[in-house]
Amino acid sequence: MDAGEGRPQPHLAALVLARGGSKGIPLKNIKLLAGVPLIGWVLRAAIDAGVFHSIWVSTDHDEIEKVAKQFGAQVHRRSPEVSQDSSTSLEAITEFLNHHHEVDIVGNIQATSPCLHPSDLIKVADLIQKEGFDSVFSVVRRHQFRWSEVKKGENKMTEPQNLNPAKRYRRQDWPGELYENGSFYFAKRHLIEKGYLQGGKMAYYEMRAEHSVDIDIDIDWPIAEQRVLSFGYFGKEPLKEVKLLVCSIDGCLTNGRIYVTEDHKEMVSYDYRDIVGIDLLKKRGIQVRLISDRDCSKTLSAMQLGCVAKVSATNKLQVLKDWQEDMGLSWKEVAYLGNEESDVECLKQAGMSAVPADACAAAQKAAGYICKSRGGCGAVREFAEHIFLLLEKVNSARKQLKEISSAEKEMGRNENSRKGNKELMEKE
Ligand SMILES: CC(=O)N[C@H]1[C@H]([C@H](O)[C@H](O)CO)O[C@](OP(=O)(O)OC[C@H]2O[C@@H](n3ccc(N)nc3=O)[C@H](O)[C@@H]2O)(C(=O)O)C[C@@H]1O
Repeated sequence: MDAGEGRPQPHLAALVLARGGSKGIPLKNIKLLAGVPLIGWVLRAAIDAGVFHSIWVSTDHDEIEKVAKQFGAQVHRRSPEVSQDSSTSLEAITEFLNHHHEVDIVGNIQATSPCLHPSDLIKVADLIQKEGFDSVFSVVRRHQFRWSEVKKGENKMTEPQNLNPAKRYRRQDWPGELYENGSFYFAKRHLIEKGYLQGGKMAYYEMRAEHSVDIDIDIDWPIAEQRVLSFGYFGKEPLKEVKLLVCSIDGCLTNGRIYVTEDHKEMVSYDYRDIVGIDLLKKRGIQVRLISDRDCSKTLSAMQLGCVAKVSATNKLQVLKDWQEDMGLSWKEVAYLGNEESDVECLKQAGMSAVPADACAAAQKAAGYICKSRGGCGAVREFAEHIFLLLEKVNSARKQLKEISSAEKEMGRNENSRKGNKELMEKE
């Protein structure tokens, strides 16, 4: 990137701190929030903002490293000294800067605020790169009355801090106050090296209240989940509505093991949770079809799943294409769960795709979502839940669009009636 007149722009790096240890929720930084690992929400926003020269996750944990890379981030393996419960963000950021001399500005984005949008980051990058601020951090407006604390045994009375009890403001008569909300802290290298994240020529960036979510304690988690479903950033891809899920049998619905009896009969095992998942999908109007490159028709009929199935499929992609065309679906409406090399093309083609945790590497690379569950151990159920979350998002986005367009219509009406009144007044 160029700052004009041939000057290279200072290197702006996004840095998400994600240690493995956590006081409350175990491995919180990659725990699935509405089907997406926590760090995934902010990494997606950072990548799509398109303003960073590099995007990093600083971690001390292998699993977090894996997830960070899946989301397209680079990984800084940090030392144990800055990974303790007592380590501050500033210590971890300073260590990162000591290893990355090319970086001039760090945008520390906290994964604990998952409702961040690329548009916020674009505006902050402008403040720091074009308007010359040394540090910018996020705040949110709150309308909260504060009272002084009285410690046990103190012979004092509580005092109002930001209100007059004789004349209490109504929300609409009071602009409220700005609170640091912990979503991000951008700062130039020279400040950080002096031991500050906030200082020099400082600015705050006010976030919309609905985007301001802070997962601090365990009970914040379900609230944050609801919030991202309604207001989170779901990526550049348009939202999809799934109508068909195709699931590979061996290794997805089963764990891939086949037991053979002396009289040449086959036995496989499956998890009842997956059957519940299939039923739930059907109840929501999503067809479930099964596919296998092996002839497992006898086993399938014994399982009595009531799903259309294609066995001995030598070309799975062709079968998928035939089903998609027969049902008159677009690719966006097709979801695919597979685990093997033979599933890779289907995973790439389907609008939504997933693999069980123990799928082969090529399938993992091709899939959009990697289940925590293994094949035959709840992966179908987990993918079903993931699809339901997405459908909720589609519905809530539709609702938001409806609300926006009716608000716009209303504004248009008011504008027209104002114009009408003006014309009338001018005529009079
Ligand atoms: C920049 C900064 O000072 N951040 C601190 C924030 C900030 O003050 C609040 O969010 C403001 O509302 O508070 C803390 O916030 P918390 O502990 O939740 O950390 C926020 C995110 O950063 C990761 N982190 C933090 C410190 C560190 N050395 N390594 C890390 O990987 C966490 O895993 C988590 O994803 C706090 O509550 O103690 C500790 C954080 O260090």
